[in-house]
Amino acid sequence: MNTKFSDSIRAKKQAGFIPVIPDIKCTSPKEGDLLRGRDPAEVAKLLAEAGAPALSVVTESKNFGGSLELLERIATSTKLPTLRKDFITCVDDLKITKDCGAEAILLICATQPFSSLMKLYEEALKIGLEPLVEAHTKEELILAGKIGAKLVGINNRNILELERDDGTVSATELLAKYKPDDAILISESSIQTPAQAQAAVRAGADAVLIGTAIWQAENMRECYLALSRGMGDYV
Ligand SMILES: O=P(O)(O)OC[C@@H](O)[C@@H](O)c1c[nH]c2ccccc12
Repeated sequence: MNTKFSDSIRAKKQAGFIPVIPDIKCTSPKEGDLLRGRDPAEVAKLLAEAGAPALSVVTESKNFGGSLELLERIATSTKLPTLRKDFITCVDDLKITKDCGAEAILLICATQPFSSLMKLYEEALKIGLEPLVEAHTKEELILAGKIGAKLVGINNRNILELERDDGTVSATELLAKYKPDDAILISESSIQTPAQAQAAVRAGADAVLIGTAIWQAENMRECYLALSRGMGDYV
């Protein structure tokens, strides 16, 4: 069995790096095609070799160009714990996710009522998936605490606008203090530079989740290394 998603993040942090979770995302609703002819599973491999502690794979197809096949291909071809990122609202999706080989699943506060979120959270744990609870407001972070979330994401952008808005890491800076006490905090979206990754960590994030900046970099490996060292001026 793979290492737990959260343990892998902790280990990377303890080793002195910023745990950067690459977002394997084929299309961005804001930026368009991110692959530019590349095989996303090959990119996942390259980033795993660059030291990624875990991978996130967007499986939503209509707006983000993902698929379950892609998740399965990545989860089974790397040894890294893999997070499924999608708009999950029903319990059946959890088992499908587990069967693809994922270790963790994104649950978004903004997309459903508390009762449904709570049910998904409990069912995910039952079948051995670590839930990452995503929030974008103070209220949602408080909700994440009520659920008992141990892995919490602050999305710097608004997922209900399909991330077409211009988020910045200042969302994490404003909201980090509301995260549940003992939760691992991941700052997600809109992080483009090592300085921004470092700002998220300074604000209280234990890890950052970055897609677009890595996909758009001239040299993905160098970009990844600079982000995880929190230094250099690689953009
Ligand atoms: O490409 P960015 O700005 O680095 O963002 C990555 C990730 O946070 C974003 O893709 C995301 C965050 N939450 C989501 C939920 C569904 C789909 C995608 C997402």
